Amino acid sequence: MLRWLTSGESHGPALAGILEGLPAGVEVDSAQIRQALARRRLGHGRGARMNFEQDELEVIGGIRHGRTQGGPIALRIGNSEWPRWQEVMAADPADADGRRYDEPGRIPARGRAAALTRPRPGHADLTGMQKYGFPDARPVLERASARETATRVALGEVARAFLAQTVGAEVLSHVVSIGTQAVAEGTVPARGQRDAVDADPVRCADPEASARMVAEIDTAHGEGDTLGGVVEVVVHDLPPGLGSYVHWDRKLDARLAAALMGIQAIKGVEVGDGFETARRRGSQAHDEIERVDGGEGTEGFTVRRRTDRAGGLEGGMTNGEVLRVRAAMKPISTVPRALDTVDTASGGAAQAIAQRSDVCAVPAAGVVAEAMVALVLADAVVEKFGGDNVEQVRANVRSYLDSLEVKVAPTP
Ligand SMILES: Cc1cc2nc3c(=O)[nH]c(=O)nc-3n(C[C@H](O)[C@H](O)[C@H](O)COP(=O)(O)O)c2cc1C
Ligand SMILES: C=C(O[C@@H]1CC(C(=O)O)=C[C@@H](OP(=O)(O)O)[C@H]1O)C(=O)O
Repeated sequence: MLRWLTSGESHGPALAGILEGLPAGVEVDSAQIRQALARRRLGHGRGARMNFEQDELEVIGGIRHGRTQGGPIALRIGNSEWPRWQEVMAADPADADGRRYDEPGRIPARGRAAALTRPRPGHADLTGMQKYGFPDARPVLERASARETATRVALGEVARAFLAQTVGAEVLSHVVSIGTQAVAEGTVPARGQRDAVDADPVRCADPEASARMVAEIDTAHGEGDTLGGVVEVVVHDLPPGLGSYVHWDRKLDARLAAALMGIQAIKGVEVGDGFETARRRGSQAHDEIERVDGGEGTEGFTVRRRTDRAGGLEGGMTNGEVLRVRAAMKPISTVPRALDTVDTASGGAAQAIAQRSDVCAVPAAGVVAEAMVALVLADAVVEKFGGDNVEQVRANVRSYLDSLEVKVAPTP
């Protein structure tokens, strides 16, 4: 079983992540993980913080000379802005002179150390304050913040390397819609198109739609507003049979949905054609199966599905087709044209906190979604094929695929 955990606050000294359960011998190094972290900063519409802050990656366990060792992998992602935040986010109660940070007169009325008492509708602020009994939204937003997703992307990069080196799968993502603008129906990037998608300003595979998305972001920005959208994760070359149809909690579609819903601001998940399929008749909804090897008889033959409406998942298992899962992101809740709220300190009507924010983080959410999908798929590969090193996993994958009487050729 693969387990992973993240720790750290948005403006703390660093984020930390641990990934446990991967076999030894996965080739991955810091440069590759740094590149993954840089991809998460991509996208027209992100806020100022993406420009001045650096992700300072340090691998502190589990990888030696560019290969995983079988033990837990531990990463630290230092926050280059820490010197400006160390008073506000200090772990210890007092400074070097023994003065307490919360002593009367020390908490300023303004600035970054001031108590945040104007909770943002749509963010975790108000309910987090109620739940933990905080008089200040600071500790809530520090941990609810999507800054934490940097750790997921770093851990997800190790999972991606494992998938590539064992089953040969490639995980990529693209933006399907931002606000009211969407790609042409049927847009699905082919294997090898990840860099081309990343080169687009909104990580969109349809250049014409991309231009409309950029324009919509600029308009929303000019009007002090924010936008959401939909991303799709596409995985090429997965073997059939990952996941399970026998237990609800081992179904791969359920695990992918939970992982995607666990990303900040994701409010809907769709598998394959999902909601569109619900509007179709059965005769138009499923992926018909045909034999492709031209032979006859029952001895070892190959089939394929004529379409991939199911997004590569049937019965909670991969079916050997291209896997497609979508995630819908709500608009950013720190709306510059601030929303109405109540000041929890005074009880009076107020405008919600709105100092700075992303206008649209949908392209970045796609990179985070890739990481979550990679982690879930790596877990499913470990579960099905076992093995303590990459060579053993590969041998198990080969022997399973060789044993299949009916082989699957992916949809062309
Ligand atoms: C990549 C990414 C960047 C985000 N940037 C912001 C932001 O700048 N401002 C903001 O208010 N919310 C941002 N969010 C969303 C909030 O973190 C999220 O809405 C909040 O934690 C409440 O959780 P919920 O939306 O899942 O209910 C971002 C989310 C992601 C995935
Ligand atoms: C820092 C990141 O994203 C942050 C996620 C976020 C939120 O509320 O989720 C709010 C913003 O932070 P701040 O309020 O400090 O400007 C984003 O910049 C990051 O993705 O690395």
